Amino acid sequence: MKIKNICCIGAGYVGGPTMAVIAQKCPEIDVTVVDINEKRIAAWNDEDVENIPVYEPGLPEVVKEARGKNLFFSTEVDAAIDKADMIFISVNTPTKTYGIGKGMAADLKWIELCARQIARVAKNDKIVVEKSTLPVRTAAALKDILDNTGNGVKYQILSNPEFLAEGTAIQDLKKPDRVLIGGDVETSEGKEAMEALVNIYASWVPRENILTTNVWSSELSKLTANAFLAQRVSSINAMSELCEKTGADVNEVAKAVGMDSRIGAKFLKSSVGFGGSCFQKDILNLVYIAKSFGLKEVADYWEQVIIMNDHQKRRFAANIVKTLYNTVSGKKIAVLGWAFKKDTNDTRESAAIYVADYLLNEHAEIVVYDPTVKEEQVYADLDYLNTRSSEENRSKVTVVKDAYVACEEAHAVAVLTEWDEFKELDWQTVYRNMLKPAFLFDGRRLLDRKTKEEVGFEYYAIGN
Ligand SMILES: NC(=O)c1ccc[n+]([C@@H]2O[C@H](COP(=O)([O-])OP(=O)(O)OC[C@H]3O[C@@H](n4cnc5c(N)ncnc54)[C@H](O)[C@@H]3O)[C@@H](O)[C@H]2O)c1
Ligand SMILES: O=c1ccn([C@@H]2O[C@H](COP(=O)(O)OP(=O)(O)O[C@H]3O[C@H](CO)[C@@H](O)[C@H](O)[C@H]3O)[C@@H](O)[C@H]2O)c(=O)[nH]1
Repeated sequence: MKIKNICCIGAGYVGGPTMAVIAQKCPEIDVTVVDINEKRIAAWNDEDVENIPVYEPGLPEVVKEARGKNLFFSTEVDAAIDKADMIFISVNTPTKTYGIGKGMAADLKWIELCARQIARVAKNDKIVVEKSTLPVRTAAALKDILDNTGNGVKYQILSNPEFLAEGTAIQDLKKPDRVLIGGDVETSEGKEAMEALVNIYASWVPRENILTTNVWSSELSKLTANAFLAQRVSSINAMSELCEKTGADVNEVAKAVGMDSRIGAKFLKSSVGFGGSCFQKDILNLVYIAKSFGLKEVADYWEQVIIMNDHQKRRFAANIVKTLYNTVSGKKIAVLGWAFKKDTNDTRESAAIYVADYLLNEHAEIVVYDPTVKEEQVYADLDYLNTRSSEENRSKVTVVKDAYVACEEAHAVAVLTEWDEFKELDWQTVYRNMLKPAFLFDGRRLLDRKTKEEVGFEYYAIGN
């Protein structure tokens, strides 16, 4: 089966970059990315590719090459579904904020809406691909909706979880460690659908890196991969606290441990805590699934990864208060970095939000600088926590466009995102313009202790 038309529902951090790369690598396929968010679609269609809504190195170039040729962004969801042979569902699956499973389970409202819309619109057979991260066995629910509310149309459901990391999405998509495709391995129609998707990726990914499994293994592998990755960060962060008490240095420990080829060097960078839209949400979902099967020990085991991460964010903030003579009330704290990691404008679950919130509870005044995050996003993130009124957040937090301005007259600077440009700052100038003693808290182990102390800073770093 040769796929000619692809539709992707959801033009977010996954749908946009993923489809842009498929369109670039498969010029014979028309790819239409649709979304109900008109503003987002307008931004994807902005004449100036630098204004697309997702900040991701290398993405503007890919969009520029394919957009208008075989890559289209549109709000006309029905039309795109109707035309497509293959439909990717790439909508958000956040943690539920209400009802059963509140604060743990994935909210599948948007997934179900997509399924019902496909069922309503489709007139010919479709392959439906789960691109969103979903609880294991969601494909069964999708199939149920599609088969029972449709009009005789036959559907094949595939699971094709996405493993890209933000900030390196284009590189990850162009050279993935593996592509995972789960499908109905028992039937010839199922195998044919899987082969159709394998063929798309095979345009640029070596066949041996394309893995096919049954649907449930594929769905569960995505949650497992994120749980393992996040667990490594929480493991090294747990050690960072012990390092601070014992005189060991967490960077040295990570290096020594990571050189064991059985352990490996990646994902052992101690930090103020992991953020991002995926790790916490997916682990909570895993914990919820385990609990729903009565697997208490399994649930408790994974929940500890989140408990450790929350502790890391809190203890970083608490250390700022303690070091500043047990009060930050009325003191100006400069926050350098708001994104959850460098090279993205995504702030979802960023550690910076929680550190700032903690300091605001202690009546600090916060000045934020981040090279890609917009002022309104900073306020939206703080408002979302509902800790205080929106007016209060606006009166206590200032967002500026220059790191030096952020640090002027500050009692302390906290580096919360590992943006390269923070390494290059003229720290002497920063120091000169701060109140003394000038405190510098490095939540990313980005800076060099020796040179910062020579400048005059009181320097505190995670795990050292
Ligand atoms: N962000 C990542 O790095 C990443 C990586 C791998 C997997 N994932 C998973 O991919 C999924 C999408 O994540 P994201 O970060 O792209 O989310 P996102 O919030 O950036 O984008 C989702 C988009 O879907 C749209 N949408 C929701 N319901 C819709 C509907 N019924 N019709 C049309 N559009 C609709 C929203 O308007 C939004 O623009 C999630 O399940 C996530 O867990 C994310
Ligand atoms: O050694 C490390 C590595 C990461 N982090 C932090 O962990 C968070 C997540 O980072 P990363 O995994 O690089 O970015 P994400 O975009 O969240 O990507 C993760 O989540 C995606 C969504 O599911 C998956 O597709 C990716 O494979 C998975 O890496 C960030 O706050 C990082 O700063 C650390 O603190 N130390």
